[in-house]
Amino acid sequence: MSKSRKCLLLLNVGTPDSPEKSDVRRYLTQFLNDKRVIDLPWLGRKILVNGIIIPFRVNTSVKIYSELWAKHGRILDTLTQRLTMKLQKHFEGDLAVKYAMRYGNPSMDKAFDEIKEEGYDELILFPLFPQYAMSTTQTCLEEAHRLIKKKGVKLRTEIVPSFFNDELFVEGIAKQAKTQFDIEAYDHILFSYHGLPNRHLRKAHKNIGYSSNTIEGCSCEKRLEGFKIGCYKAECYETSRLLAKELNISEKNYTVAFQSRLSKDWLKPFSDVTVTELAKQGAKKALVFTPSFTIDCLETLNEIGEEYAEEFYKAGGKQLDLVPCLNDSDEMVKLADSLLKNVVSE
Ligand SMILES: C=CC1=C(C)c2cc3[nH]c(cc4nc(cc5[nH]c(cc1n2)c(C)c5CCC(=O)O)C(CCC(=O)O)=C4C)c(C)c3C=C
Ligand SMILES: [Fe+2]
Ligand SMILES: [Fe+2]
Repeated sequence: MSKSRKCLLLLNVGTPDSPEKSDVRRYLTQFLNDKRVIDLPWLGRKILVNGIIIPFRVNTSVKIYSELWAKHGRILDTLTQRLTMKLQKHFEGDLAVKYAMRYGNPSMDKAFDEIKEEGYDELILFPLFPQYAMSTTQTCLEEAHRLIKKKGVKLRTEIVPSFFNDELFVEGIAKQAKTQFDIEAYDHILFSYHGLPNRHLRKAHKNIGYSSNTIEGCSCEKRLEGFKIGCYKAECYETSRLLAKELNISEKNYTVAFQSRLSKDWLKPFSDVTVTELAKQGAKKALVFTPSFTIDCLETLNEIGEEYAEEFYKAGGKQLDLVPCLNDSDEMVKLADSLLKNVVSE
């Protein structure tokens, strides 16, 4: 019997084609009109996104993307592509490896045209998000299934699940930090995760069947007993606990916080407020991990590495360092290899 032909498709959020206003506007329009990101009824979403958020947001986004481009170029795409090439080499002869972005280019639409044309028997979808969220993992998978149906692609699909508590994920980040930084030399460690609207958390709680669908008074940051996969907040705190254990960081020496908020009603504590408070409390050297991203991007390099570092210095801090994401490291390849072994048929 001939060997089945397999394709691994890495999925990431995406980034604009350039920092030009028209490209940033097109990217934001696709991103924020996604019902899994701004989860309002159709008309409300159109009015809020296209009439309010984008006109108010676009100039800020152009400014921050221009700063990012000047230093790092189209980094999210470059690094996701490098990881793809490295995985292609690693899996040579067993799998074809591709990547696509949920918003912008290279598009998922084009990737599925290629997948159909090349005629695989099996497709492994790998959303590059350690913790599960409706606005990342879910929307990528739903879009993949929509395109499979729309284009009439005939193959078996497998999904690489979230890996927030995977040993190799935790070890990989820890190694990344230990080889570049002397962890003990820092006054405080911050685990900064991309934020989410509180509304998304309430929805997640309802979907996974928690008795309360509110987040007020919920204890997801402590929840382990009866823990059910699917609450982003609980998964972020669990990643942090595992990292702290792996790196021997005591509870009083680290903080979990959430960045990139678009409104006040997002997950707290906010990372920018936290770095300012840490400096005011006397921390001079802070080390920041960004474990909700596998690939460095605007949100890590610019938002933390530049903006929040500035806030930290203004409040009296002296040094803020950022641990790189796994990106195309050997640790990321090891993690992908192990995650795939659990889902791919022989
Ligand atoms: C863990 C990963 C991410 C979650 C969860 C997430 C949720 C989320 N994001 C927005 C709004 C924006 N995100 C933007 C960029 C962006 N976000 C992530 C990851 C997560 N987002 C990535 C990897 C990137 C790309 C960065 C790049 O280098 O291009 C942006 C655009 C940038 C900006 O203008 O700030 C927006 C807007 C919402 C509303 C949301 C959950 C509802
Ligand atoms: Fe985002
Ligand atoms: Fe929760």
